[in-house]
Amino acid sequence: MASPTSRLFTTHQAPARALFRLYCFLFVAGIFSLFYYRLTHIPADHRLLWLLVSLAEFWFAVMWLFQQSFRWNPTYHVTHPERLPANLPPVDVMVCTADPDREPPALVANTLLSLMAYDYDVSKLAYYLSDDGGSELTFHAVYLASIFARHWLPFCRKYNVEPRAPQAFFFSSENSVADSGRGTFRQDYSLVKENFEEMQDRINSTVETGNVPEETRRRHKGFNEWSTKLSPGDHQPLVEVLLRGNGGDRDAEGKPMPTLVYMAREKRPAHPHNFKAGALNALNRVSAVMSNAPFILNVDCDMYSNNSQTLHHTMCFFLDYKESHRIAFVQFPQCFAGLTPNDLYCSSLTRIFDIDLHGFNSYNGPPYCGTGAIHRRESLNGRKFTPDFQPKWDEKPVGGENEDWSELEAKARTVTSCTSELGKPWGKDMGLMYGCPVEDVYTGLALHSRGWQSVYFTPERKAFLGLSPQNTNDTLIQYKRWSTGLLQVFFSHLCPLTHGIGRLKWGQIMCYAFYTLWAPWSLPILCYALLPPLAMANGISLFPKVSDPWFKVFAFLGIASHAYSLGELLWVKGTVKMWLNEIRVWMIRGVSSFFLAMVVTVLKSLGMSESGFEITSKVIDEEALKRYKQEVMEFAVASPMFVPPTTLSLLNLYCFLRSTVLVIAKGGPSVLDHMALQMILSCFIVLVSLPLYEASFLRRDKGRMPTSITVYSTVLVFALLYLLSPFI
Ligand SMILES: O=c1ccn([C@@H]2O[C@H](COP(=O)(O)OP(=O)(O)O[C@H]3O[C@H](CO)[C@@H](O)[C@H](O)[C@H]3O)[C@@H](O)[C@H]2O)c(=O)[nH]1
Ligand SMILES: [Mn+2]
Repeated sequence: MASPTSRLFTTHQAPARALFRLYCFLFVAGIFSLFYYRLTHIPADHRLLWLLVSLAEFWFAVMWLFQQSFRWNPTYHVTHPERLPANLPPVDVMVCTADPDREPPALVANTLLSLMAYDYDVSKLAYYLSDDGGSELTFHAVYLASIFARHWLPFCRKYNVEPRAPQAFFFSSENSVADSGRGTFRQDYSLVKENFEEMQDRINSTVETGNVPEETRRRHKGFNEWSTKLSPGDHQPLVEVLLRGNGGDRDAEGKPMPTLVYMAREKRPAHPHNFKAGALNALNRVSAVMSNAPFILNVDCDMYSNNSQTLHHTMCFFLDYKESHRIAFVQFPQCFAGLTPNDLYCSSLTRIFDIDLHGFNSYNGPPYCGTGAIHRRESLNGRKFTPDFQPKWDEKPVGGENEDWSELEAKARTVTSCTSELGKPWGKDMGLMYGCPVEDVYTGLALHSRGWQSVYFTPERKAFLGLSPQNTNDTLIQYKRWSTGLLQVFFSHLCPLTHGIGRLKWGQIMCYAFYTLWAPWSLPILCYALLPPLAMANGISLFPKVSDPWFKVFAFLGIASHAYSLGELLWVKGTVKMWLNEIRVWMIRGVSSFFLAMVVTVLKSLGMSESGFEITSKVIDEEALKRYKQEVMEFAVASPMFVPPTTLSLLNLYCFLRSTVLVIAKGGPSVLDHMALQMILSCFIVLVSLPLYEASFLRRDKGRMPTSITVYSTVLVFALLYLLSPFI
């Protein structure tokens, strides 16, 4: 450990906090004025409308309050890796994949290779891949990666290249390499690139034909497991060592390789497999048999390592003499490659990773985000934090040439069988938590509740780069999974607002509450997008007149909150267009994904629905990719989730135009005076929804809104107007 005088990391706070607190104070005054107005101006009729709109406003106010806990005291860390001792602890690296169709085997191989090339003592590293697809195609890709790694690892070491994901490296550095001509580098470069392309071709052609060439099958006994076809949901446990660490296998330069193990845990239809959490817990046990490192890095198969120093940065937290013993995990941000400049689907998660998590960082640390996190094995496996905890680990490296690897494989197989968890606390008090499609946040919350802290760290060179959904349907499905899961966390025994009290810090409780309550936003958003235009169409005013002094309160709150969120986004290098995209996507998600999450949660509580884990597709066809690059929204499939946003955008358009015509026809300053806020609100929704109208009526490409959705939505608009109006 480092000498007790030098800190391995330092912490600092964001500037200009006083200014922010002044803004907060003004805004709170605005909120109180608004409710004072609502309570003192209860109308004689249309009281239900008044109540619903007031309740929506109440929700916005409470959520605004929770949200300020992120902004109160953003905290950043700086690491000092140059102060690290020479002898660093072992790390087990876990990657999971689940479906060779949605997660191409070449992608999995690329991710593994990027991680295997960490600039870290290889004898301390072991790699474990979980394949929930139980696919020979994936095994084949990993096998080929293990062979290519013999060239790739020495190449990375010798020339200290970045990034170490071969696909990204050869793709991005092509030109600069061509004219940077150190003799041996150019030679080695072309050789390794050739090897890489050959590997890539072999993986892809095997995926196309669906058959691994007989000649390759003979080279590794592991292929025998697929001598009869395996069904992804019903097969024996598979554990195959592909590279033996500690000198068992050597690279092209004769240096030892890290351990590499392929695992597909046993699956039987009668046994719930608990999706990704189950996979990671199985890897946890396999790695305990094989290498048992004290730290566990887990990465999704679609996130490659972009920074070979990540583990060094991590160890600055885990080896710091003062704070390390409190830390259960270090979370790196999820960053994404290939996004468009204005982030069409708001999938960069900028607000979460550039703003919110720094806010979390000041109260015991960020939630666990599922990928790019390094856990302490002890805390993950159920140990509660006590202030006298002293981290210790033995330095027994895995295997080597003399180890009986087949015995290790056999032992590992027994801990990946369906019955291996029976009677044990896996998924409850041990490992990742079960029963929730956001196993990550749930597990992080459990760790925080057990007294542990976490750390959020953003190195200058991004640690990981992943793939994010590139069409509307995928992003809505992803948010449906997230918001359903988060709401489940809220209603679980770990609910931040009840169980959290006394266990978590107040700021942390508010941050967790804000996140876990995504789904219920759907109701106030629906209220605000539906009732004001409907009321307007019936000549009912829901807000103060322009000439009324109370108008200013609403105007202030509306403008200030939006201006603040715009300023915040620009501060983290966003753009105005990105902000508009964010608002649009937020509204669309609000009335589709979040709304569906509410429905699913109710059905689930009635025992009528089970929540699964719909895997996000990592493949995109060329035409769709072209549209994505031009920032044209992709709809294409007739998903029922498109109906509510389309309906609401059309309804607001209709009501806005109708009122505009009225104002002009009746020359009506009085209509305008009465309806101004409702007209502004609808106008805002219309402006934000322009791409929806375009997709429904103007575009002719394949990504346009399917006609059936446009028809349903239009019918629904009229149904709402004529059926609901009498009740208003
Ligand atoms: O039964 C399953 C389902 C999924 N996965 C893996 O889980 C990972 C994440 O799945 P993905 O479809 O890419 O979901 P995302 O929405 O991109 O994942 C985000 O959200 C998840 C929680 O919903 C977190 O677990 C992830 O880390 C986080 O990146 C992938 O590597 C999958 O292979 C499994 O191993 N087994
Ligand atoms: Mn993913």
